[in-house]
Amino acid sequence: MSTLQVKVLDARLGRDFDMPGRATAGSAGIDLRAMIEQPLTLAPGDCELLPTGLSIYIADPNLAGMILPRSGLGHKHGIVLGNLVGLIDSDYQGPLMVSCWNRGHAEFTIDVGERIAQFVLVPVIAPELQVVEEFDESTRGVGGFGSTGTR
Ligand SMILES: O=c1ccn([C@H]2C[C@H](O)[C@@H](COP(=O)(O)OP(=O)(O)OP(=O)(O)O)O2)c(=O)[nH]1
Ligand SMILES: [Mg+2]
Repeated sequence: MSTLQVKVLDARLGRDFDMPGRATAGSAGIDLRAMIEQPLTLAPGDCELLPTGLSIYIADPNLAGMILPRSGLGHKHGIVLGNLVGLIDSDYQGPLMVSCWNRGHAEFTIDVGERIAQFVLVPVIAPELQVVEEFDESTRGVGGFGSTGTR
């Protein structure tokens, strides 16, 4: 079992709301809570940076955190991330924030302590960049953006 250092910045976590955790033993993500002072209504297009009530410190440069939307909020209510995906650096020690964006067509109210996004820890490889004149030939070459067709 790996561990992740966290600082609790909001006393309501663990007292009024469960600490962020996985909804089931097999859940990949740790659900992050909106530790706002009062319910927040996001009109279509609104985007607000919300505190999770935690600071984390991954420390290991071979790991990074990712903040991802919850599928129910994203698909049913249009509540996704203003930065689409949050990437948490291993050396970051500040408050863990969630950029909450209403991409939908109806307003949505986020309750205090609501689970608004999810966090996963992932391995990263941070390579040194090696400048070359030419690449070895590959099948794809410079093809992209639909170069392989649609069917
Ligand atoms: O959804 C997010 C995304 C980022 N962060 C924090 C942790 C991350 O390590 C730091 C920097 O994120 P990023 O590198 O994406 O932002 P930047 O615009 O490149 O800022 P910086 O110049 O500080 O790297 O901001 C969050 O709390 N939530
Ligand atoms: Mg950055």
